[in-house]
Amino acid sequence: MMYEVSQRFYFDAAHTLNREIETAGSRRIHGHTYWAEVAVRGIPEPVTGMVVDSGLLKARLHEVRDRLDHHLLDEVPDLGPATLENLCAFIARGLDGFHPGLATVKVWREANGDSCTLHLLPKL
Ligand SMILES: Nc1nc2c(c(=O)[nH]1)N=C([C@H](O)[C@H](O)COP(=O)(O)OP(=O)(O)OP(=O)(O)O)CN2
Ligand SMILES: [Zn+2]
Repeated sequence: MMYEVSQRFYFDAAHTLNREIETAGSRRIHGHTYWAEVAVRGIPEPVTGMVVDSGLLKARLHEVRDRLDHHLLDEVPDLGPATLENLCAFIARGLDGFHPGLATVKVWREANGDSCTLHLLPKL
């Protein structure tokens, strides 16, 4: 049987964005609370009973979170334009080599309902 183990975290950050609509407001520095969730897929290892120890995942995500939380995202190296899409990719890169079953990285904003999911493995 296939399982997905996931871990969720949030961060508060500021950004600007160049858009075709709502141009002025988006170009002004403004802040959001972002949520992110990472899922690792696999079959539990028989001895531990775990796909992956969620404590290990939490520790790696803590490092990634530190690079985003209370930062001006425009200045974060290797992020690019601070969109949900690029945040997904940034978090995925931060987990490089962590686990072959890294399946999805989702970033969303609860306040306005926007969300984006990066699929690193085929959907189940
Ligand atoms: N495909 C994407 N589209 C947009 C993204 C994105 O990351 N990917 N991001 C934005 C901006 O973050 C924009 O700030 C969102 O603006 P808006 O929907 O107007 O929401 P508010 O800032 O008004 O929401 P508050 O929660 O009130 O701050 C746009 N598009
Ligand atoms: Zn914004």
